[in-house]
Amino acid sequence: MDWAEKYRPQHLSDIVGNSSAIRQMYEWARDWSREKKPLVLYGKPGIGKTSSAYALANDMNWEVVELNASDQRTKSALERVAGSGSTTASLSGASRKLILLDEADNLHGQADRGGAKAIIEIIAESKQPMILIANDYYALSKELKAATEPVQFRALQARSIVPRLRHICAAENLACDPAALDEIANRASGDMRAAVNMLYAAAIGKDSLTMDDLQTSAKDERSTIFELIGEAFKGRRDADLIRMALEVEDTPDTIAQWLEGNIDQMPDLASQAKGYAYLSRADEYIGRTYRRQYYTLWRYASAVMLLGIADAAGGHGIHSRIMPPARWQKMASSRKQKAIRAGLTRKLSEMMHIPENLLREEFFTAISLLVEADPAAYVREFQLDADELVLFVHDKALATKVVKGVAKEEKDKAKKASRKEKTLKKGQKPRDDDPPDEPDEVRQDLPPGQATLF
Ligand SMILES: Nc1ncnc2c1ncn2[C@@H]1O[C@H](COP(=O)(O)OP(=O)(O)OP(=O)(O)O)[C@@H](O)[C@H]1O
Repeated sequence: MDWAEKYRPQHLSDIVGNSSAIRQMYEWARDWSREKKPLVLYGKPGIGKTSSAYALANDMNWEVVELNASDQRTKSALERVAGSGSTTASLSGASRKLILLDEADNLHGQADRGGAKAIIEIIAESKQPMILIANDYYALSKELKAATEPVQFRALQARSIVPRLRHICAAENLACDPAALDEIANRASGDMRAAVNMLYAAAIGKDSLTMDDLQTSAKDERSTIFELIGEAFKGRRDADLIRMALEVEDTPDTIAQWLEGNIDQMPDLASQAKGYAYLSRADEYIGRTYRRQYYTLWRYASAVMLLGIADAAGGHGIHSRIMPPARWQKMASSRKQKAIRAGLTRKLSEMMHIPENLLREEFFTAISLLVEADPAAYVREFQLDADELVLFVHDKALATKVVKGVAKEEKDKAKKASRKEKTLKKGQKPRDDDPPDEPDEVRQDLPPGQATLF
């Protein structure tokens, strides 16, 4: 186990710094009732937000259910946990469940329809205490901010970091030069996880740590992802690659995406195929890490992908610019697409009383054909906006035109109706150019959506 994990604080009293945030969390938990708003712990990475939430739960004898806010599956999991009001002791003896929602700043406002909204709804209904975690408080939606109580975590002072490093050195029977610990604490820029990782990288396999040990890793201290990718393709020494992987701020799944994004720089197809094989093996470890929540496997993933790519590239290196993964740009738009599709399926399912799965699997193509044949009618019928209509007609310009046309039509209709009403009030006869009322297009005895479809 790496030291950042091994020395994760177990109790609130073990957390270094941020004493007012810790007090605020403790008082919130002590007095918790359903009226209390969930907390949002925010601040830069590696300063103890997640650890504090776990330590609080441990001190309160609460069970923790950790979910990722940006994960599509979170909503149903949340509904299950948050909706359960049981306060009796569970099998583990815990009295409550603390719902921990990581990456709360990773919901993309309007684009992530459903996501943020669903979470706010669940917050309002939750029968269990909730803590949200975010790096960037300002990225939270207005509604989410209003529904929660902020707790700011600040970067740690170097002088608070040193005693923790000293504690780890003692626990590991490592003789540490105080100057080396000061140096690590200063370089960490307030990030305790970075400090512990640096100590680990510099001290592993040794029984003492001096400034000289730091010097060797000083040049590469906090290597960037660019250096790591470049060095892997150049075939740098295994131990150096592993150390650099620990130093970069990116997790192995991100490193894998960077490696994949540059694999076409390899000299021939055979080496590329070899590279992909290693990446795919590493991906299995990454999958298992998340499924089992067993982060030690991350290290296997890093080793397999980096040493594997170094082997496959045969020291060839990268001779043009190191590119960020192309899929990142694609993902931003596909995430929006997914959210729109999910929202639309939900809406149609409610309107037509057809379960979402069945609608998606059996009816979507048929509905698409009907919508394509008469988009305006279905814009009215299903109240589609342009983003939703694109999913059926696959033509953005056409979708915008149709939706605008329908909106204009409805506006004109409303204007005429109000003109007619005014005229009638004044006791005049309606003007000849006012058309008679149109019959309703949808049969009233059927729910909306079913009238024209079935
Ligand atoms: N304030 C702290 N006191 C003691 N150890 C800490 C503290 N902050 C971080 N650590 C160490 O760093 C590791 C990571 O901390 P943690 O996961 O709590 O950070 P975080 O603020 O939640 O970061 P992220 O935003 O990346 O999730 C911990 O396991 C622990 O070893």
